[in-house]
Amino acid sequence: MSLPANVGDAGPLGLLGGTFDPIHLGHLRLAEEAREALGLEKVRLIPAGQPPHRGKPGSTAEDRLAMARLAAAGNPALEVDDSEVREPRPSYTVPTLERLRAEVGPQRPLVLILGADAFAGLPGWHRWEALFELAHIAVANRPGHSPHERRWPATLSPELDEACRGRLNRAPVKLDTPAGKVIPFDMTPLAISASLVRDLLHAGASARYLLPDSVLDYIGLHHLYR
Ligand SMILES: Nc1ncnc2c1ncn2[C@@H]1O[C@H](COP(=O)(O)OP(=O)(O)OP(=O)(O)O)[C@@H](O)[C@H]1O
Ligand SMILES: O=C(O)c1ccc[n+]([C@@H]2O[C@H](COP(=O)([O-])O)[C@@H](O)[C@H]2O)c1
Repeated sequence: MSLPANVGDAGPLGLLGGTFDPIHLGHLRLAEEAREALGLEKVRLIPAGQPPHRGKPGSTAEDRLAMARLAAAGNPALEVDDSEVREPRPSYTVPTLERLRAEVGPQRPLVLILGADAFAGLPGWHRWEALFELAHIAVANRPGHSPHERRWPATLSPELDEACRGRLNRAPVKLDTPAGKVIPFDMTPLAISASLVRDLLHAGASARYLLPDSVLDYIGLHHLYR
């Protein structure tokens, strides 16, 4: 009996978008712990070409993509998607998810992975309510923004609270539908941010052990964040 070509790749696919300016161990643990907590087949890192809700990043999209590739190297569970970097327009997530949904078909579960800070900002995103139709949304705690610290979901804005109604499922959860659940999960709290890394480098201080050595070497070689 022959199997469909994509049978080995039909498990839930995690999607982690970010400015990744630069990618750091908070991002990589977020991907790894989401993969374990939700039983994801793979996690796709999607560097934003033109992040919509912030100023111009400190490094180019090509450098941020190259650093994401270095960070993912050697981990077969991680993929890097360059589609947002190649598009000459703001990197809105809904069109990216629409393209991915067309790529993987209507059945494969897609899981958008967000830190609690990004999740809280969802109502400001372009066509944000469509996100819930296109993917599940997994939300990790983040120091300073933790759902638990803030008694989440009690403190969500009314519109986000309304959008989450009937969708909340605590991990572990069976992803038996392609989209639609909101899944808070616990990750090792890591108070690492790209701003912290940039600030340290700008000040001439060490950022070692906050990001992969390969990424730090790339930063040094290309004189980034001076
Ligand atoms: N330490 C962390 N713990 C949990 N989630 C994180 C962590 N760092 C980043 N994330 C999440 O990763 C995604 C991409 O984040 P982003 O690339 O903006 O990094 P950042 O560290 O928040 O950057 P910056 O400091 O420049 O704002 C977001 O969903 C964010 O919430
Ligand atoms: O779609 C939007 O309107 C939107 C608004 C803000 C952020 N995003 C996406 O959210 C991810 C994290 O963004 P940021 O700015 O926190 O790095 C990244 O993939 C962005 O493209 C998306």
